[in-house]
Amino acid sequence: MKKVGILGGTFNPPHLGHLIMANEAYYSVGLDEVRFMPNFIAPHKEVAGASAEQRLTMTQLATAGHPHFRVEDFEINSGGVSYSFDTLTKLTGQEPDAEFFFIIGGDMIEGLPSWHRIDELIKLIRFIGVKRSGYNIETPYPVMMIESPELLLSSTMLRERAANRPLTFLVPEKVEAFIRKERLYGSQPNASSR
Ligand SMILES: Nc1ncnc2c1ncn2[C@@H]1O[C@H](COP(=O)(O)OP(=O)(O)OP(=O)(O)O)[C@@H](O)[C@H]1O
Ligand SMILES: O=C(O)c1ccc[n+]([C@@H]2O[C@H](COP(=O)([O-])O)[C@@H](O)[C@H]2O)c1
Repeated sequence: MKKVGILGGTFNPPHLGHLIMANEAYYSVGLDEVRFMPNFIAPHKEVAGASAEQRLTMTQLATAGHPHFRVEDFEINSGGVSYSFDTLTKLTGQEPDAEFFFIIGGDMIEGLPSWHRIDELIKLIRFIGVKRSGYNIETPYPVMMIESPELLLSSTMLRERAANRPLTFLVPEKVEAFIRKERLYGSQPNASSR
């Protein structure tokens, strides 16, 4: 049975932390592929600074050239609030021969009880949790925990840096070029060159 990992996120912007965790899940669990899936409207947070289309493009740029990574545009195309239960109901229905794994960072585990229809979601997919220092990973839900090299990096930090510091080594080069070309997050076209 094909093993499909889904890394759902806002990807505002995608960064090296996302690529590292996806890669560790791929190898640790023996997945056949990992699909990066940007949400349209994030269920639990405000999203500003880039459009859904721009977040999708950045996710494509970040994963390009890695044959075991793909982009799943299902939630962007569906619109509305991107509840994982609704999405995974559709994806598992469309691909009955695949086994789905939903990859989450250790920081999200504590919040799982408030996810939409979580008791049904855990019957559709298996959660892979990527350990992160400082976060409580105790949960009543079944989460397969994996180790990963850690990067203290978040999209929030990158949005805050973009106006006056380079994003070099923190996001893939093509993602930084796109951010500057589109002047996302208050950035300037050539701020990364000195
Ligand atoms: N540095 C990181 N290490 C491990 N997991 C991460 C890291 N950054 C994000 N994640 C995980 O990646 C998934 C998608 O995250 P998301 O796209 O919202 O990025 P984020 O950096 O957490 O964003 P923001 O700062 O805007 O909240 C989530 O499961 C999150 O826990
Ligand atoms: O379905 C839910 O209730 C739910 C609640 C919080 C987060 N999620 C999903 O978890 C993934 C990571 O969330 P975020 O907020 O870090 O982008 C993303 O795919 C979200 O749609 C899903």
